[in-house]
Amino acid sequence: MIAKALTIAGSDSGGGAGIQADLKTFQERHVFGMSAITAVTAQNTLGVQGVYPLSIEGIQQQIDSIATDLYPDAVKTGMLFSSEITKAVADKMKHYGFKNIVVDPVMIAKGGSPLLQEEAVEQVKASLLPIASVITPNLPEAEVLTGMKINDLNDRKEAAKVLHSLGVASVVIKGGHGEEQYKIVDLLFNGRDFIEIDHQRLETKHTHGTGCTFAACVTAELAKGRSIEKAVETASEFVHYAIKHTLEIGGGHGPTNHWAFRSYDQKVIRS
Ligand SMILES: Nc1ncnc2c1ncn2[C@@H]1O[C@H](COP(=O)(O)OP(=O)(O)O)[C@@H](O)[C@H]1O
Ligand SMILES: Cc1ncc(COP(=O)(O)O)c(N)n1
Repeated sequence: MIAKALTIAGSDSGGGAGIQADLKTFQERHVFGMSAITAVTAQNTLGVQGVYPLSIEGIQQQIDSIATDLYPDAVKTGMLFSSEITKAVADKMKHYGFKNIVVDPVMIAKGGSPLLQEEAVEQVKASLLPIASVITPNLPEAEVLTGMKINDLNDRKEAAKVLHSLGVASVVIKGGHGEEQYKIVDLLFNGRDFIEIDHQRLETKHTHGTGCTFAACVTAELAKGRSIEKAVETASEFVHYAIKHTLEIGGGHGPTNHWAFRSYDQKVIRS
């Protein structure tokens, strides 16, 4: 059985984030990847030079085309840009009964450009979280979604519980933006237990697309039937190696290396 994953997200012309990062990650995890593009961004490692949202009809039609022929085993949402797009995507996912929905609540690109209009945040909470299997906010995104200030691990646990109360089955609070000097903690709350996944903090600015890659790997693992715990553990490892073996391209925040996990004969999860 070929596992199939769908990403509903923005296009990053620079290839490091968005549907480009997602499709590369799906492929690396032996999952057939498909994409419904929500917006086109003119973007590179220096920042976002332009954002061009697609029409609602165009987004809906892409999802129709996929759902009626290549029904996905898991779906990831990334950049959704506006409240209208968020609502249209959520309605289509409900209509088709998509399962294993991973919501990466993309708000701001690494260079600081907004990828989600402020008034869309409430729409994400109202229409996406109740149908999501997992949400994967970074620390700033978790603060915006919960209205909390997150300073320490206890705050992260509280924020995870608040997000869970909004209807999402599992919550991953990613730790890249944390203050810890030497390690990074990705925190998973599965509705019952907290699982902390620690990694060494790597000294690098080349972290463009890390969040997209993380959520895409979770999506690919869920598409193959892995548990949420196993999927998050694999994703955390996958991104760690993708950053560790950086490609050193571009003049700004460089992209991650999506083939690192496969190429460096990892001692960890391999399938
Ligand atoms: N400097 C770093 N060293 C090691 N891992 C990192 C680093 N920055 C981010 N990560 C990892 O990349 C993933 C994305 O984390 P984060 O940066 O918090 O999200 P986002 O990319 O959405 O802002 C997480 O698994 C996190 O542990
Ligand atoms: C089209 C698109 N989607 C998402 C991101 C977030 O990227 P990052 O993972 O670096 O925050 C991006 N920069 N561009």
